[in-house]
Amino acid sequence: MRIAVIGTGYVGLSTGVCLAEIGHHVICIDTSEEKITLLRGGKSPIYEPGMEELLTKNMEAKRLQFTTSHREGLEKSEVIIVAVGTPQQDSGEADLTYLFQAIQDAAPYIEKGSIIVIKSTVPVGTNEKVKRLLEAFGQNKVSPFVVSNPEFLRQGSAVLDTLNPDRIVIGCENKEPAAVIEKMYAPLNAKVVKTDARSAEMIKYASNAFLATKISFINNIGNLCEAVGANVEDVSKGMGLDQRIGAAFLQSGIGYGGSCFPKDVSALLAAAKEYHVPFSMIEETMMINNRQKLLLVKKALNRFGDLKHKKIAVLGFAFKPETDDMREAPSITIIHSLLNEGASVIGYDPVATRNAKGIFGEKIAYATSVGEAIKESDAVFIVTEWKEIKQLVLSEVISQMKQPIVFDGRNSFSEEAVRDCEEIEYYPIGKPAIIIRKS
Ligand SMILES: NC(=O)C1=CN([C@@H]2O[C@H](COP(=O)(O)OP(=O)(O)OC[C@H]3O[C@@H](n4cnc5c(N)ncnc54)[C@H](O)[C@@H]3O)[C@@H](O)[C@H]2O)C=CC1
Ligand SMILES: O=C(O)[C@H]1O[C@H](OP(=O)(O)OP(=O)(O)OC[C@H]2O[C@@H](n3ccc(=O)[nH]c3=O)[C@H](O)[C@@H]2O)[C@H](O)[C@@H](O)[C@@H]1O
Repeated sequence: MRIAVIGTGYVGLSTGVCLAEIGHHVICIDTSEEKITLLRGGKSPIYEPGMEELLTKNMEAKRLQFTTSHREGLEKSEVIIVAVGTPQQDSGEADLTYLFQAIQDAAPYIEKGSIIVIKSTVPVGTNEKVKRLLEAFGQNKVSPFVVSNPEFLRQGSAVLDTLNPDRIVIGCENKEPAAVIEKMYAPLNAKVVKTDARSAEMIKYASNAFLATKISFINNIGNLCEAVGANVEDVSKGMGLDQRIGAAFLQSGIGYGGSCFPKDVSALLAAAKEYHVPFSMIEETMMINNRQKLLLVKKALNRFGDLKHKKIAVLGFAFKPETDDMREAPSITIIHSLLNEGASVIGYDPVATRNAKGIFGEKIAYATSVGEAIKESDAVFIVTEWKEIKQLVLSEVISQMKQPIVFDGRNSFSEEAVRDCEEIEYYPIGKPAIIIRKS
């Protein structure tokens, strides 16, 4: 099949590369000259495990191309997948400017019979608006087929998730285009849910909001565990073995971040308000998450009294491991709060430092290794559970610090690893602190 993908961000690029991998001929279009130049050279503009290998492999096989020209990209494409950003507006609603612009850019070149697939996460009713826009701007003035096909990949495992989806959702009132899209994905052997466009759009928001709520729930249970002297990890394990609950997304930490949960939860709330459907549970999910992001700072303030002139080493900038993305990362809230409290911050992340520099500039120092970050620090904050960080030998870390104090926002170390230290103050999430004094 000949496929065009508009937008080569996390979703568009993963989709384009993986559709080429399963045998389609794909051309990816992006307005960013910089991204397209990099991609043409076989370099991925984003850090995603496995991305560059598949990128170069499929470019060499002549199944994958990149362009900044909508005209060149859309010529002879049977399926046009739109995967541009839909960020959050100040009002909480999704901002559809990029989506509508992409549709207007594409409209003059869309050929009769082509199918437009909306992969971006969009509010209920958007697919219908896209159809009307295409009717107004399309060269042929033919009513095009529009199919809602939301994406469920996770950053950090985008390639793997795209090639192994739990399900594929196809939302369209018309059977023919829905069947074409089902055929496009057939090599993936995934379960397919076919429904109307509005339900498909809602599946995406409901899924993200449910997962975010699951995280906020376990985070609150974690806080309660700390208060009553229980261990949230054992509680999660005990809950997760119940198949009706499931073990996934029960990891208590410092709140969810990323480009999607925060914005999608707030867009769902905006929709509930617009339609006057009470949904205070969603507001609670957001409030718990905002509080949770500040938990490590609160613990540090309890420990030190104040943080003035304390040197804090922050390990991890990215909102989760295996990505360089810092959109809505808890590290942003944490570092700004540490700076407000008068602390000096030195941070380390295996891949997100370039993005961090764009956010914090010269307000903090940047280390090129964990060792450099923790040297002579008063406390370490573990913010992202990178493998490199989880594999640290805690007793060695402690020996390089001014004070052996660790605030672990991701419960990265076992009790044994902590107890191996001669001297430590270890403050995890949702379970008792471990304090070992030198005898
Ligand atoms: N990032 C993620 O993990 C997931 C994102 N989503 C949704 O997918 C959509 C895209 O998200 P990301 O890939 O993260 O966005 P992104 O911001 O990484 O990438 C969007 C790309 O679209 C390009 N673009 C903007 N306007 C354009 C136009 N008129 N023509 C061509 N290209 C244009 C931008 O230059 C950019 O490269 C959003 O709606 C998001 O909510 C859904 C599932 C997962
Ligand atoms: O719409 C989207 O963009 C995507 O949003 C999430 O994917 P993503 O944000 O990439 O990453 P997740 O693994 O879901 O993690 C999100 C945040 O939740 C946090 N989290 C996750 C799981 C958990 O148990 N506890 C927890 O705090 C992570 O640290 C991270 O900050 C969803 O998992 C994807 O299905 C969805 O496609």
